[in-house]
Amino acid sequence: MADTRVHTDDVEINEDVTFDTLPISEQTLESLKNGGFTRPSPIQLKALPISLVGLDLLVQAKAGTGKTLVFSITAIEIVQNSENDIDVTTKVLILAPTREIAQQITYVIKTIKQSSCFVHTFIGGTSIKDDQQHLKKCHIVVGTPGRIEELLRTNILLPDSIRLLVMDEADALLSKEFQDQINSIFSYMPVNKQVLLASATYSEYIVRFSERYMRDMTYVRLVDEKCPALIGIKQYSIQIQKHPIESHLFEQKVLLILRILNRLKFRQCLIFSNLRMRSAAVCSRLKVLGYDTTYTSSSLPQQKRTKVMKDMYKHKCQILVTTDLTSRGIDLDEVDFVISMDLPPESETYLHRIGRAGRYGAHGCSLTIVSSGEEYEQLCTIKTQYNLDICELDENDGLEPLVQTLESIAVAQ
Ligand SMILES: Nc1ncnc2c1ncn2[C@@H]1O[C@H](COP(=O)(O)OP(=O)(O)OP(=O)(O)O)[C@@H](O)[C@H]1O
Repeated sequence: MADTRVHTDDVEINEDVTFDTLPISEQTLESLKNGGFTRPSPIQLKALPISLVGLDLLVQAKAGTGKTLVFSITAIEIVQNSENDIDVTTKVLILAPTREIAQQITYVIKTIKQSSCFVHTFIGGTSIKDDQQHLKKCHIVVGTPGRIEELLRTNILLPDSIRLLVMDEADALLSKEFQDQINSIFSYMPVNKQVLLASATYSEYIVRFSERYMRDMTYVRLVDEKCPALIGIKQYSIQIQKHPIESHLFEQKVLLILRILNRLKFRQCLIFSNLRMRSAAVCSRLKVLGYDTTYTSSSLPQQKRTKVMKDMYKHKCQILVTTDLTSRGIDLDEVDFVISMDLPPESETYLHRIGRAGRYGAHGCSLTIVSSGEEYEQLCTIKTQYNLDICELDENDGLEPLVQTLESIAVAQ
């Protein structure tokens, strides 16, 4: 279906090119067209000619600008070019830091793959026996580090035929949290393989560190130092009075959110909190007041996590209260408002959080609620670090700009 929405310059290209001008097979071009993809985004135009010839690549571009298609098209083309193989063996391994992102990548690949190409998600909280069955016929394996490492260690996933290893949200996968699992996974990989890293953010340390894993890495980094946040997102913050009792401060933030939601019109909204208990509590409060709200976190059973995301993708639910589990990678095209109830522990997560609104160059709005003192200063540091334009609002009588921004977004879409 053709996308008639207006997109910002973050995803517009000046060149008069379509995917046809790239070295992509006829079948994949047809599938892209059927999926509504005709013109490549800037990162796709720059990265695909390099990834499709098999070079190791580090891809960096703002959130929601189409990095997933870069490695998905590359993966499908690799499978396509080896179609003469009699056995269906795994050709591509794609790693993601969360189960939700892994499931989403599989969904994207399914929308543009041929029927002869097999892809499946391998994540914790699901049956290993089922994995064993799926791996008998799976060209593209998408999974989270824990489960993939286990499948390699137990010889259920055979790595010898893997030709491409993708790390989506690579800076998260290369962080300390996953280091042991990633090192182990690399130790199983064949020497001759292509490696592709994708993320909106990389610290210079991670870039240097990643060179360990790659041969003569090529960099495609579309980063605008002057404006690393999406052009289409209008950012706001509200400072409230600090209070020595944490629960009191939390209650003040909740009351403010209730007041704000009552005044605003939005299509879908994500509310982030660093703590699961707080996300769950906010969800309950909103539900009681009649808001169409759901909640997810890594402590929920997998089936429930999958259902929550499905409800959001299908627009069955308007508000998702969540932790940073969904601050990266998640592509909910109706989200036009993101609220942060606190600042994330890592400053780059701020960019990922606000990037959930305004997918593929759409317009959106973010609001960060901070307490005076340390938390406010932390926001100032992030603002300076990324050269961000965050407009400060007064909690009592300053909500009008926020109301107007969301109204103008609704009119424009
Ligand atoms: N060439 C294109 N034409 C139209 N829409 C596109 C194109 N490429 C990607 N999209 C759409 O843009 C949205 C965002 O894409 P994607 O999730 O790949 O972004 P990303 O760069 O990986 O974001 P993040 O950094 O948040 O993970 C998706 O809904 C996708 O369908």
